[in-house]
Amino acid sequence: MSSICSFTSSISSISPFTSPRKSLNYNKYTPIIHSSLQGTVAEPKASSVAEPLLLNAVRGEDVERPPVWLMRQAGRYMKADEIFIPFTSKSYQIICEKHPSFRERSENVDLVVEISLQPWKVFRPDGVILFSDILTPLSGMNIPFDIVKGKGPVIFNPLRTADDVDQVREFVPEESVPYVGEALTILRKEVEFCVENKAAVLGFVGAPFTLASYVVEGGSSKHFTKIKRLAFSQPKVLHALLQKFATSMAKYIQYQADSGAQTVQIFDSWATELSPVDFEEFSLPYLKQIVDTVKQSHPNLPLILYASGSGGLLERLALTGVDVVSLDWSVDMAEGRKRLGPDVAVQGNVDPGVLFGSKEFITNRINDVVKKAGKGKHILNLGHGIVVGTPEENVAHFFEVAKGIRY
Ligand SMILES: Cc1c2[nH]c(c1CCC(=O)O)Cc1[nH]c(c(CCC(=O)O)c1C)Cc1[nH]c(c(CCC(=O)O)c1C)Cc1[nH]c(c(C)c1CCC(=O)O)C2
Repeated sequence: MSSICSFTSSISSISPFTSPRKSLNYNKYTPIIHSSLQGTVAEPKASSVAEPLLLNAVRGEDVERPPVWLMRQAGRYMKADEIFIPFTSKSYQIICEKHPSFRERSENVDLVVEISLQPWKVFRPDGVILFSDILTPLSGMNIPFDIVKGKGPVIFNPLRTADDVDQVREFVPEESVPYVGEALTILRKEVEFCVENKAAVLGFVGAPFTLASYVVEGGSSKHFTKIKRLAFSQPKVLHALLQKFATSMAKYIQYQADSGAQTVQIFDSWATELSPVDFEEFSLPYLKQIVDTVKQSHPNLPLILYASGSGGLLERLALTGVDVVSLDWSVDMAEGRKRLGPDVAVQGNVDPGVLFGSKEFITNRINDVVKKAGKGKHILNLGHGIVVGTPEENVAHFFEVAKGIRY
């Protein structure tokens, strides 16, 4: 029988998300491995920990199958994980009832750890992504915001002028979001000591243009007219804002890596709203700057880049110097792979809508994408976030098929 690792945080007092704790004593935190044969066993030595499959795959090492995780795997679609593993944590929906504010759920160490681990406990993906949001750094940069249920991100005072941009502070992660570092440290210990599943801990940040789109538009947008007005009439003002985000996000990636993240994904979800020529001016240089800065301090940290609808920009995404490009489903995997070249690893590409199909259809699409991606340098994933309402049993099927693949 296999062993099950379970989260056993020794942090008992939950502080309100508005008053971040200064520091926690991680020596008190002990990951415990439960074995159905032997009961609770001692913590293994860190030196016995092998590299996670996901990192080996990205580095082009010989792997037996592609690693698998899902974009936005934490939260949203999970209703009753008790169905799959009766003794794990409370379901996400129950946590939401008790803590209805997204900011509270995502700025409290215990809740972040609990929610991040939920899908891992149920499906055992090869990656555990931090439960957080790309907008989480904003309040630390003097940009007040909230995430409103049913509406999404809301920026209280959208930035439109040079004076507004002047008020933006550069981000100091250890001061503004200590809960992110603490949660990553705990997640890393939790998954690292689980001998049966060497999952990688994934951190993430928003890319400068995508963050700027929220703070200029005031929230989500359909046509991106406000940021385009700024870009095309006062480019200097937008460049000043993008530069602040670039410096801040480079620091944030370094902080996440130092706290325990083994790979960091950069989300430039809305960069593809820009035409290629404008992408080259308002997104690419800042992405490149982030990658260059992080590669100097953390040369072995794999960086993943995602942009929605990126079919027309693939070659330009590779110019950023990231290790992995995450594809949406606007491009065929075989063509995407060819266009990116052999040095870049690929991720994603499966339409999240496939998970609404029959089990046979899901299996076929997994096999198709794995075949087209070829052996190695491939992370099996969706082309965007898993959609609310996705049948959980189909998610289970996706993981089951994925983990049964052998090259
Ligand atoms: C709804 C929303 C939020 N934040 C945001 C939105 C989208 C609004 C829009 O379309 O303009 C902004 C956002 N947040 C994230 C992205 C990049 C990925 C993407 O394109 O979706 C973007 C564009 C990463 C994320 N945002 C979140 C994660 C969690 C980690 C994971 O992937 O499991 C990530 C990577 C978590 C999040 N973030 C938010 C909620 C309600 C949740 C919880 C569960 C969920 O609905 O996904 C608020």
